[in-house]
Amino acid sequence: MPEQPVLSVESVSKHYGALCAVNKVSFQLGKGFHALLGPNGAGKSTLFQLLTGLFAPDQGDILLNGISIRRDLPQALAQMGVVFQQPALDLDLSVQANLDFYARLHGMGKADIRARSTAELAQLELTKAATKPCRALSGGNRRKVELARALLTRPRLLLMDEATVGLDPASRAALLAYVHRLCREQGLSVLWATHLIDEAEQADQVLVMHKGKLLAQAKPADLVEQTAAPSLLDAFFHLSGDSPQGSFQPFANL
Ligand SMILES: Nc1ncnc2c1ncn2[C@@H]1O[C@H](COP(=O)(O)OP(=O)(O)OP(=O)(O)O)[C@@H](O)[C@H]1O
Repeated sequence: MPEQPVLSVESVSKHYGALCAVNKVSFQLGKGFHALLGPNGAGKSTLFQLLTGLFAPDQGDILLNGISIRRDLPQALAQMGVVFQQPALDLDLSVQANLDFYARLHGMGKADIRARSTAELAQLELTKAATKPCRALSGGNRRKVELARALLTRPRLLLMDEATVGLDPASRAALLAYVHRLCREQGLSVLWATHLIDEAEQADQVLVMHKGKLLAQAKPADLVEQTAAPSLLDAFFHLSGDSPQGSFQPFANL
């Protein structure tokens, strides 16, 4: 029997007034690293807001491990960890206090919180930072704390919305490598929104989003082959009909 998808998005739409920000988008994700690639305004953040239940879709449904967000939002969200585009730590609280607060919100007990946060902080080489206020951490380490927090509940699906924006190249590479490792070693399913082509090139699958529509979902190499393009960037331009002079300026290693 085929494995049930971790995430199933079924013809989901969302309008802001007359603007259709997400237009009848459907896809399924299994385990592995999936890059959601699209320029500014493609609808990536709006799609994340739908996946996380912040907005209800105008139409369609979203299932996490078969659980519909329309029928049972809390149970569906319990399968998910999220790192939003905007940093969301209390900078005056310590790293540990930020993790404790989140874990308590999710109903975790004291011993479980201690064990899980110790393990996640150690994996991310943040053990020594546990008692420091988040304000004292570098941007890269703050993002790692957000990742540790998202992983506390052992989610099956991890959503990361432009998580490397503002990070220096070394911090960006380290965060990306760590999330790839989680996919390989723990069978996690990751949806990683980005407008950076080099991040998409490393993904198991790329989902190409443009003007609210999902244009393709395939391995990076297959997208290149299917469009007979010389690179993934050219494959994107081929699929979207955009020109390289357009608004999408994805640069590698900036
Ligand atoms: N709250 C809102 N009210 C009205 N329009 C919105 C709102 N949020 C987003 N939009 C519009 O919806 C479209 C999709 O925006 P969205 O932020 O989802 O795209 P994105 O791919 O995440 O872009 P970015 O990379 O810039 O974050 C854009 O045209 C945007 O201006």
